[in-house]
Amino acid sequence: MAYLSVILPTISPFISRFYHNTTTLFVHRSSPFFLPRCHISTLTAPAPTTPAPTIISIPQIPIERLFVPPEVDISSGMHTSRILAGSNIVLGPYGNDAGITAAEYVKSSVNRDQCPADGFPEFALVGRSNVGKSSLLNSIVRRKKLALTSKKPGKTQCINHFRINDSWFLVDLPGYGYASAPNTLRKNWVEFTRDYFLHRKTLVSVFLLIDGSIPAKKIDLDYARWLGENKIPMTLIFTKCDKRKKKKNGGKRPEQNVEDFQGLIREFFETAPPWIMTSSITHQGRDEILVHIAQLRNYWLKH
Ligand SMILES: Nc1nc2c(ncn2[C@@H]2O[C@H](COP(=O)(O)OP(=O)(O)OP(=O)(O)O)[C@@H](O)[C@H]2O)c(=O)[nH]1
Ligand SMILES: [Mg+2]
Repeated sequence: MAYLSVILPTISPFISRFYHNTTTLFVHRSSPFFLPRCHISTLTAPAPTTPAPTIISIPQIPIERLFVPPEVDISSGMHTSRILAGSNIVLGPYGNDAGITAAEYVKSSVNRDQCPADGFPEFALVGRSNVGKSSLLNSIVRRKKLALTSKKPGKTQCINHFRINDSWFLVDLPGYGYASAPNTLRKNWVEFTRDYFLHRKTLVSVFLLIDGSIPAKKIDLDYARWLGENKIPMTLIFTKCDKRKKKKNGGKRPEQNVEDFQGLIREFFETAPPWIMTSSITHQGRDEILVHIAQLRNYWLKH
């Protein structure tokens, strides 16, 4: 399989814009004492970032399994379409302004009504406890501790809003499945998270995180099915793709786990949902996620 990886000339103009941004200092809006056990962020500014996604111009994925963003026509021939590396996402016309110049913690909410009312588009990270949601958020914004992480499942317990570039939100959510927290609390997380998904008008896409280093789990398949049945836009983010095959993990490589997961959820969706392989250790997929977010966000803002 010969991959031709190039940095597209189409991306370069907006990349250069983000190289020379000045550093901004942020002041927290809420006190760390406001909601105990919820998110507390650090008072540091992120380095300006510039996504440099790898584009694969020779697709390895059948056309019907590609995620084709709006206003992209790939019928003229596959050789003209461009796919973000480690994903099934075709690059469209809305991938501009993908860089991060500022990221700040805004607030923790325990129900939808408490969430910020700015009307900014938002992207929410959900998945099993410990799958790597908070770590991925930190990887995306290039900050080690903006979102709090832990080896112990159940660290994130609220709907945590992080404002990016003063114009959109990344939202860190509690996990589902096993967590070191009482049953009633976990049930509560499931309820407010689902209510948030069903009714939050500014939610552009749910990012459903799946551990790419292990075979598919029923609880994840059920979650994907629930999102599909409720027609909630979803992107599958495969995490921990730096962990290579181990016997105890079913002996399969992340690529195979990703492929298997697609097959198992195909019947729940009319069209293939977008997916991206990531690692918060190597930062694989970070730039590709940013371009994907930009495509969805810019289209959402325009319509
Ligand atoms: N090898 C590897 N480890 C990871 C990766 N992402 C997260 N981890 C580890 O997985 C553990 C859980 O990470 P978190 O980011 O706290 O997971 P979470 O999904 O936010 O967990 P909860 O908030 O408890 O639901 C930590 O020990 C991380 O260091 C990854 O990409 N690769
Ligand atoms: Mg977390």
